[in-house]
Amino acid sequence: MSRLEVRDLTVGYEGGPVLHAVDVEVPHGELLAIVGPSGCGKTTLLRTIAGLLRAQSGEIRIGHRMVTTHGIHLAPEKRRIGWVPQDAALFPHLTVAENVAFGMLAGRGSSRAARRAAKSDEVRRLLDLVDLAPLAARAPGQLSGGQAQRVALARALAAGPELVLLDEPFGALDPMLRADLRTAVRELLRAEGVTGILVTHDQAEALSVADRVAVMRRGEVLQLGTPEEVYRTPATPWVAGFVGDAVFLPGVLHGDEVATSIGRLRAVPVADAAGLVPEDGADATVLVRPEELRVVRADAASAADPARARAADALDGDAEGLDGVVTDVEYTGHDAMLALALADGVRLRARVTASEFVPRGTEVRVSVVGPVLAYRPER
Ligand SMILES: Nc1ncnc2c1ncn2[C@@H]1O[C@H](COP(=O)(O)OP(=O)(O)OP(=O)(O)O)[C@@H](O)[C@H]1O
Repeated sequence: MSRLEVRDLTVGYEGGPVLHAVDVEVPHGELLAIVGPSGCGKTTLLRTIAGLLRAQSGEIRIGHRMVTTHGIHLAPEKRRIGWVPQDAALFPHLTVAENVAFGMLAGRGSSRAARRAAKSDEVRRLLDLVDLAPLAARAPGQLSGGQAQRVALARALAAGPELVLLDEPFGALDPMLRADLRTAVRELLRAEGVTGILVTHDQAEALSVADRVAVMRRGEVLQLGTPEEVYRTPATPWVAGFVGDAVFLPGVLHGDEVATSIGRLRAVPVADAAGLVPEDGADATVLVRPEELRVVRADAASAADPARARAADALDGDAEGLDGVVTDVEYTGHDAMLALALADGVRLRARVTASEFVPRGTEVRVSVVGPVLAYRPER
């Protein structure tokens, strides 16, 4: 079993600590995506797990082996870790098959040994796995970016690692290729039963490909959860805004409701991990995702029997809403993002499906569907 456990890890450079008491756990066979703004410490964490950097304190355990702890620092080549860098970093003087074979030799490699091992069944199996068997004899310089990344992945898997670390492996690829390759990576790691960590700048990619997502900021992990958890119940408003489109409305909490300019909304408590549970009667920051806003034409809203509309609202728990106007439309085919200016001056964005589409300039009524998360405002 190749579970990864990082406990209380503090790492720094000469300028001071960069990671502060980081805890991360990745169960066997899962893929964890790490996201966070530039400079938050993602690569530092990856390099420390790989043994390329020494920790100041804390522990790293891979499977049953403690690889980093007080007084112990297992060398990188003994950690059974595969590394896929952003730029593939293939050996230019070796063929595709020889590059994969080099990975299989795990630190005991030479070009001659790689040339011999390139003919092995295992190399052929790995090339089949990444769909590159026909290109086995090519030089790295004759590959596309996506093909080179596939070779790098096969090379990383070749030594039978317990853990594969992927540092922005799709960064240089165009969006279509990115989507294909990340699906391939996900399937390959699953097929091989290898645990993985993927650093990415693309939040949507992290949510779509990973089993769990760790959101980092300034050397700390603010939240680690399933994609659904970090998207639907973000630990802080900052996490909410980082992992997806978010609208924040000021409000005041009254029991299980929060009063906002859009009406009284049903509030669900946030997890207390970040200490941001709002107090009753106090100011709150309300998170609304663009797809949780309902936008109907003002004429359609007023044409409906007001009493019936109120009864329906009471039934499904929606707020009464606020008038506004559509100031802009970003049409994406399957849905559209509407920029809205509300009567009270608040500006927000709502995602609507094709059937709810309304053009720019339309007067609308905007309400919130379902309950919302309310946070104590961050200072
Ligand atoms: N070799 C180094 N010496 C000193 N400081 C460093 C070194 N490498 C990184 N840092 C600093 O450590 C912090 C974290 O860097 P790191 O590369 O881990 O961030 P990151 O989240 O991977 O960033 P990016 O998304 O831009 O790649 C940054 O402030 C960076 O300037």
